[in-house]
Parts: sequence; C-alpha cells; structure tokens
Amino acid sequence: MTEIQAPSGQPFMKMHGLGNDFVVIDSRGRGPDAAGVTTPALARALGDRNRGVGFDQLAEIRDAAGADFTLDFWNSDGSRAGACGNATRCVSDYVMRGSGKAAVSLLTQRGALYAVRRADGLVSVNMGHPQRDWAEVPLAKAVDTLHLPLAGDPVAVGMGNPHCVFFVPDAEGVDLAGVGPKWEHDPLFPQRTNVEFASVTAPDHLRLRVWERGAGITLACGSGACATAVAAALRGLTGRRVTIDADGGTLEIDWRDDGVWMTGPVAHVFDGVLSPEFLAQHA
Ligand SMILES: N[C@H](CCC[C@H](N)C(=O)O)C(=O)O
Repeated sequence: MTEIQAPSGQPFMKMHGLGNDFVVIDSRGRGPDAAGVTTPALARALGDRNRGVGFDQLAEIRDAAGADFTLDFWNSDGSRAGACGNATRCVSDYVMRGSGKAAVSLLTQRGALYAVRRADGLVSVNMGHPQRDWAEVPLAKAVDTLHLPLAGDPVAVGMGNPHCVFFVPDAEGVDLAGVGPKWEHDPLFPQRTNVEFASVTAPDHLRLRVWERGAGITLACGSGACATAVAAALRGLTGRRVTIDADGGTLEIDWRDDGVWMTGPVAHVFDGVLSPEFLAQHA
C-alpha cells in the first residue's frame, strides 16, 4: 500500500470578494513580534497568474497584541497596500468561523479595524474614518482634496491607502487600461494612487470601475468603494448610504459617525500548499 505523505511547505487559501482575488497566508502562532513570511519577491512570484498562483492582493494574517489578528496586504507587483477592504472581509469571516466569534478586531497598517457578521450572512467591516487632508492621502502638495487640480476634477480620499475618484457620465465606457496607469503615476501622488471611475445612477446608487495601484484592473475594490462613497457624499451627489455596483458584484457602503462601513459577500475557493522549492526560489 502506498503511504500518502502529508504535504510540506507553506499552507495558503485562495479567497475572493466580488472577484477581487486573494492568496491568504495564516502565519499566526509565532507571537505578535514575529515578522511575516511574505517578502516582496514572494508576493511578485505568487502573484504571477502563470508561474505562481495569481492574485490581486496577498493578505498575511499574523498574531496581534490587543486585537484578534494583524493583517498585512501586498499587491501583485510586490508593493505593500495599507488597506484592502475585500480581503479584510474575507479574512475576518475566516477568523470568525475559526473562533466562533460573531465580531473580530484587527490591526492594519493604518490602525485598528472592526468586522461583524450580519444576520443575513454578509460581513461588514468598519474601514475607519476617511482621510481628507492632503498630507494624509498623501498628496505631494497642499491642494483642495475635494477638487484636485487635475483634468476631470477628481476627488482625493485616503482610506489607509490613496484613492483618486473621477465622476464620469458613463463608467462603463472608460478605457481603464488606457488611462489608469497615467493617474496611478501622476506626480501629485508621491506613493502612487488607486484610481476610481464612478457614475451616479441614483441618489443612493453608483456604478464603479477601478484601476488599482500595483495590481491594475480588478473586478472590485472595497477601499475604493468606500472612498468613492465618501467623495460622492462630499460632492453632494448622493447621501452617505449607497449601493455600489463594481464589475464583480455589489457592495453596500454606509458612512456613519464612527467610520465607513462596507458590507458584502466572501468566498473561500480552495486551500493549497506552496512547495518548499517555490518558497526557496523566491525567499
Ligand atoms: N482591492 C483592495 C484595495 C487594494 C489597494 C491596493 N491596490 C493599494 O495599493 O492600495 C480593496 O478591496 O480595498
């Protein structure tokens, strides 16, 4: 009889929120001071959809002091992201299932966040207060974040990561791949930016398409949806509670006094193990 060997290597999960897809590495159990296992080289290699696993973002779960867990985000180009709403929802769901809790707290680069499971099964995350000051976004110089001095009159909003939101008559018609990289690299954004194109379809409804910093076109962007809802409310285009249709599905955004709440679905696709060879090649 052949013995089946337990696989050695680094376990991971593949998850997605509205088609915004993630590799999730759970490296808890080593203490809050232990560094993560992810390196820029590993993120780039794993993010390659032909030679790796493929993802829009990689999320690594680490131990936290004073919260249920810490969450680090990486883009497929190997850069770090300060926030990722869809991955926060997916990972919070996984941690809630594992612990039996109906609410969890987490630490991200921007600070502490909070997630709860709703009665309908969807997961809500309080993504924190929007950053509206030019230095916090960050922008390269002191300008009015509600009317950036750029063609198309976009709004800058930080959600722990930078967003540049354009309101356009028809988001469907925008050539994302053509215009996205230009704005991502505009000198007004010293850390580059995520780029949103939104159309108001009703006073409580927006259509959104996104070009993400470090990842390109994605089917949805949770922090981008939050930034877009904030920008639309500040411009007086919508109320503070909106439904946002991204390419991959729908998010509910509610900008409350305690922060911007984002609600949507989660999907756990499969579990895998990275081979020791792959890890060694991309350490
Ligand atoms: N997809 C993520 C955002 C990733 C942002 C990342 N591209 C950055 O560099 O800030 C979300 O659901 O919020």
